[in-house]
Formats: sequence, C-alpha cells, structure tokens
Amino acid sequence: MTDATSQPTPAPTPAPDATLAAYRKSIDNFDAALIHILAERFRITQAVGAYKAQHALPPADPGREEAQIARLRALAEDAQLDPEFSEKFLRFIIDEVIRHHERAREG
Ligand SMILES: O=C(O)C(=O)C[C@]1(C(=O)O)C=C[C@@H](O)C=C1
Repeated sequence: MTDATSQPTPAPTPAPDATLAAYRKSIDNFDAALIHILAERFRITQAVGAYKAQHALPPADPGREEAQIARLRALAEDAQLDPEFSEKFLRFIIDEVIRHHERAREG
C-alpha cells in the first residue's frame, strides 16, 4: 500500500554474483588497457600534428586512411571482430586526430 507519506520501495539489492564480478573485473582491466593504449596513440598523433603544422602538410591523408582501414578490417576479420564496427571505431579516432591536427595548424 502507498499513501502520500510513504516512500517508493527501493529495488532489492541483488545477491552478490561472483561469476559476474569476475567478468567485470576482467572488463575493467581491458578498459584500462584501452585507455592507456589510446592515450599513447594520441601522444604520438600530437607529435605528428606538430610536425605536419611545421612542414605545412595537410592534416588529413585520405590515402593513408584508406590503407589503415583496409588493414584494420582484415585484422578484425581474422580476430572475429565485426569489421564494420572496427572501421567505425578507427574512423572515430582518426576524425578526432584530424581535428587536433587542424587546431595545431591554427596555432
Ligand atoms: O598518418 C598521418 O598522417 C596522421 O596524421 C595520423 C592519422 C591517424 O590518426 O592514424 C590521422 C590523420 C590522417 O588522415 C591519417 C592518419
């Protein structure tokens, strides 16, 4: 029963699930590794952006991107990872890098 003064019943706390907790621990480790790997990639592309700005090179190189995407799609297929997803993921990262390069060029 509810009335004007009663609080909504809180959702029951699920029983601790050791199996799910172990999977999640592993996921957390992978996510941490992914962040470190991405940070390292962006550290390198920051240097590339500075180099390109210094040498008046264009921020984007579509030919290089095409080769990267073809390579990554093949790697994804080999690893049984969705190549469409892999391409979108790389595209997302490269687009961000190009934005950084453009900012570096503007000074
Ligand atoms: O290789 C370059 O020229 C880069 O600037 C790096 C990078 C990348 O993030 O991999 C980014 C932009 C280019 O269009 C191609 C590749």
